Amino acid sequence: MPARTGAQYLEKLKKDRREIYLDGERIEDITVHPQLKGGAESIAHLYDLQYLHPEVMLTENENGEKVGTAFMFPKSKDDLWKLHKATKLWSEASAGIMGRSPDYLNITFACYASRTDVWDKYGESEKGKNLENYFKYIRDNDLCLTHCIVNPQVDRSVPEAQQGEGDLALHKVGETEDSIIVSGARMLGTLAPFADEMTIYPSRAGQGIRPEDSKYALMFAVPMDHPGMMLLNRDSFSKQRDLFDYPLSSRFDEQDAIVIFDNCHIPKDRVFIDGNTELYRAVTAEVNWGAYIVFQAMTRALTKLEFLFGIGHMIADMNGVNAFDHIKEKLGEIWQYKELTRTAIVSAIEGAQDNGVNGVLIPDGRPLQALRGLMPKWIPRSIELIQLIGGGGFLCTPSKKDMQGHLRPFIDKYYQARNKSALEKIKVNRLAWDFIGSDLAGRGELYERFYLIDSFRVTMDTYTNADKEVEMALVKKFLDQMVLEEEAVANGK
Ligand SMILES: Cc1cc2nc3c(=O)[nH]c(=O)nc-3n(C[C@H](O)[C@H](O)[C@H](O)COP(=O)(O)OP(=O)(O)OC[C@H]3O[C@@H](n4cnc5c(N)ncnc54)[C@H](O)[C@@H]3O)c2cc1C
Repeated sequence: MPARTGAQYLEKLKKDRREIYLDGERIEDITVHPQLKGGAESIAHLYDLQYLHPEVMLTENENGEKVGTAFMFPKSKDDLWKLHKATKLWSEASAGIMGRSPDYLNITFACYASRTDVWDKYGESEKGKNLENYFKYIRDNDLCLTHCIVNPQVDRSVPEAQQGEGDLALHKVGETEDSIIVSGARMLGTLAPFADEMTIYPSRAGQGIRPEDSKYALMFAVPMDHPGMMLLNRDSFSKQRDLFDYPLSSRFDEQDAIVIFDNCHIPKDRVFIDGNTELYRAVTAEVNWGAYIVFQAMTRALTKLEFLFGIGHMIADMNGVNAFDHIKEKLGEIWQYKELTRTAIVSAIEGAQDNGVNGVLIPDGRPLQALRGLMPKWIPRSIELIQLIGGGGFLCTPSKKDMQGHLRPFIDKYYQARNKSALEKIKVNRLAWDFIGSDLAGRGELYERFYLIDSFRVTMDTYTNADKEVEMALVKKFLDQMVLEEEAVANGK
């Protein structure tokens, strides 16, 4: 089957009988649930965009079928540009709010499938083959995945095996001829109500796994309605209000869920790691996943920064506050974050290198890694700057019903801006509030701080993994010039 349309995506979702709960209720049909249908329709729209922009959004598999660009193995810089443009198009559909649009995990699994040599290296060729087959399955059926790669917060100061006497973190509890049996929980499946498949794979924390903890070393995938798997959503931030009132919350709540496995049988052909702690560590460290996924993530972040700069400028201009130097400086600061992000993406493409295995091109990880540590600071800072620019205007926002009521002549008079009608100004302020202040906006800010682990650990890794030779050589050149006479004599100079 070639790339899906939105209607095909919704049709499959409608038939699905996953065990998923929201506010105490088991959801029977996600596509009609008042708090979830907005999100489902937004994902469907992304699939429709594939056919509106086929030159960017589609590529071909080895059978000549049209499949999503995010599934490609990029082999040239042109391919990486195409991947970037495809991500950009999808991210613009929600102004960057839907961080886990299907391309996020499609790219992740394309990356894994392009490096099954790592599975060979650790003696797991059969599971590497499972992974390759799974990748072809999701690519050729154009599936949307969610992932839960973090064990629940219980006691972060001790290893996973010590959480609730080893019983809480996801782990293997048994095996049959055809399946492994798992129990335990994981967080935090963004997109869980809207995805076709649940995936489990190692996170950065997995690098600390101990050989004796092999039952926690798991990587697998199952359909969302797989028996023995339950999902518990957080509160919905989807406003059941008119699009005029909440232009973003009414459509773009991608949800987040805890997944609980209760003696769940995972078919062996869907298992990619089962107990091999060395491979579990290597998957994070050796397959170039970081470069690929941060390439996708920073493209989306660029869209968010563009939106923040655009809305900030619009507010400042309509309120006349961009006449003040410190407001110009605040807007300039957001512009700088945006431009540095754009430049880092260009630099990642220009510095891309062959993976040395099968000609797949890896974006240069250095500028991306730098952004990965900085973005959790830049986006919250940009949100703060918008608040400082907009002041109380975000709360001078009559609703659609107010606008249609008898107070409208007063609203038109007292809510006007220097260069905008009251209606135009209220629209800008409502849109901005839904991006920086509503409950969906609060979740979005938390997302930026944590979805790729926190800035503290990422920045620490940046230092640890940095190639320091060029910089050391520069310093050494000067140290070598600082010679005492006795040293020169001792060195025969
Ligand atoms: C909105 C949102 C969506 C998300 N979506 C997904 C998803 O789709 N899939 C998924 O798998 N995960 C998802 N996550 C989870 C995300 O991966 C985690 O939040 C992230 O890995 C951090 O883990 P944590 O939240 O458990 O925080 P913790 O690890 O508990 O960290 C909390 C604080 O403690 C500090 N800390 C914790 N451990 C250490 C340590 N060993 N050393 C030093 N400091 C430490 C951290 O620096 C941080 O400041 C999402 C998170 C959010 C907020």
